Amino acid sequence: MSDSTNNVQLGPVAKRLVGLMARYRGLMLLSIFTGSAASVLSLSPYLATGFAVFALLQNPVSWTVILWCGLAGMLGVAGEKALFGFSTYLSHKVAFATQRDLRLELAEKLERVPLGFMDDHSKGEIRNTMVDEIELLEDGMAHLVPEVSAAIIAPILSLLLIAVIDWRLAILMVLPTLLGVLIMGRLMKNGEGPTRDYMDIQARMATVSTEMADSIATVRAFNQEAQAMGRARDVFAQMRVFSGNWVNFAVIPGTAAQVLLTSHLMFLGSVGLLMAAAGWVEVSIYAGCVAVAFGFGDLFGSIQGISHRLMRQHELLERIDHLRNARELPTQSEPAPIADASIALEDVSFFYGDREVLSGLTFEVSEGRCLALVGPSGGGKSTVARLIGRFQDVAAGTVRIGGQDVRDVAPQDLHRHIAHVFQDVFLFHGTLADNIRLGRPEASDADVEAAARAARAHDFISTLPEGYDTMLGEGGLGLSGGERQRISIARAVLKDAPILLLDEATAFADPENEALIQDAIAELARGRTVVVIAHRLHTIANVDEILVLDEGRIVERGTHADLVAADGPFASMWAAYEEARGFRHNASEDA
Ligand SMILES: Nc1ncnc2c1ncn2[C@@H]1O[C@H](COP(=O)(O)OP(=O)(O)OP(=O)(O)O)[C@@H](O)[C@H]1O
Repeated sequence: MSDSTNNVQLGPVAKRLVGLMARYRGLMLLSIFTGSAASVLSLSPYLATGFAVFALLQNPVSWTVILWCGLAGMLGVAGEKALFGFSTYLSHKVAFATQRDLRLELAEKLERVPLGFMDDHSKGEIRNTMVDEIELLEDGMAHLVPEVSAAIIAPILSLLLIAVIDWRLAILMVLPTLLGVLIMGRLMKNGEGPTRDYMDIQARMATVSTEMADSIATVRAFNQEAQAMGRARDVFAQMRVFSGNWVNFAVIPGTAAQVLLTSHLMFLGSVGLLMAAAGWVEVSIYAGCVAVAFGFGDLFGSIQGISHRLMRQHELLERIDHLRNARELPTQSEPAPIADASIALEDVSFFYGDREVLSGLTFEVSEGRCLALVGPSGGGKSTVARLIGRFQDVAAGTVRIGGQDVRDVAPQDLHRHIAHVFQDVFLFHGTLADNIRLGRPEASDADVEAAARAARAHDFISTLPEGYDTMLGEGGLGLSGGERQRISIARAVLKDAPILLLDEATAFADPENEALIQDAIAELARGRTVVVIAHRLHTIANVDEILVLDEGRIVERGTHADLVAADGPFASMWAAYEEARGFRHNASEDA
């Protein structure tokens, strides 16, 4: 176990677990109550035996009392099992409800963190937290309450009972446990040095072994086998000496402590018997107490088990908290309304880590106008789109939508105003209709079909045997790149937002698909404010303005005709693009 886990304060971990379940306080209290009652009842066979033995040793023997003791013992066991089962049932209910709450909370959290958070954390990591780690939390939440009650209440109660009957017998009973704890405590206190030595020697053994394996050819070539073996022999010998000392230092006392911790009858049985023989304690009292002492069980073992559980829970909670406490994009308590569909960036800068990827960017797109962003790969085009949609916040400057700083607008309002058509189209597991409905969840079937028609997707959907009911995503049907793009356009059509952010696909679809996609986009863009990240320069011949971005700065701006005439960076891009297009065209004709 790591040092950090050794230093874990278990009290706060238990408190955190209980805190997570606080919403279900009523059920939890009932679970604690029934768990504790079960623990008390678990003593009933020992108590019943104790009383029965006591009664047996009286003169005259009361068989009625003995019969009642038997019956009480049996009923007690049955009651204990039933109550323990009920307590576990309740604690599981609480645990499952808390798991659902946590998963929902994390899902909502993911909607509020900046996209940069997703860049820094793998999807696997987030999946692990939301699925596996929250699942494992059940062990702590569902088992902690019943098991802590069972582990602690019964032993303490049996000790108290014996102490009330005869305190000397109680001391005899706990003496081995106290000695065991003392030895364990000393072992743990003095064990730090030897544990460090053990790790050192292990590390040296690993180094020597790896070196031997890696350098075998060199060692042989230089006839150095004897020297290499000498080093290995030394460190293996150190390990042997250490292990011998370790047996004396830790294994023998550790075993003794383990034996003592489970031997609460050791002194009570032997010394107690001598006391009874000497007449210092009544035989019937002694016999009754021995029977009750069985209820003490393995208190220390149970506490150790619970500690291990809590340590594991601590690690899980740390990872879950990392996601729960992730920084969110700040929002205003009184958000401002968005007045129109204009976009404006004023002196905007943005960094990924220490690297400035946008620097002093200023431009405006009035309502209903279309702006194209072009430029070399890595120039910052996608980052601009991310900032407009407030997937990230600017480092300096302002992004305005409808005249309002996006940081002052309610996130839902912002999302309502903007539709995205990304290159990477995510299809989730569900029907094709549901996938389109992502644009407007309440849309009717007729609306979905109309959107698919506008996105030029209806025809290919109609050829599928199950049409709009075809299952997509994991385990379902996969779609081609062009078809995915059209689903994404259909989502945007359905959303009917006044602003459209469009990241044109870099991969060339086949000519037929490309023509369909262009038609669909042209129809979608009509009447909206559009920012398009363009890779195919012929598609932006008619936009209102083109910005050429290079290394996060605007290096040129103007209409297509202006820029071609200016003979600057865009004109060079255009010439190269035309040449590549001509080449592709010829190649497809030759084929
Ligand atoms: N999540 C990220 N973490 C760190 N750096 C990033 C991240 N995303 C992008 N970058 C860097 O920021 C710069 C701008 O990237 P951006 O994706 O905005 O450029 P782009 O012009 O859209 O490129 P492309 O045309 O290739 O998509 C690039 O240098 C890129 O490597």
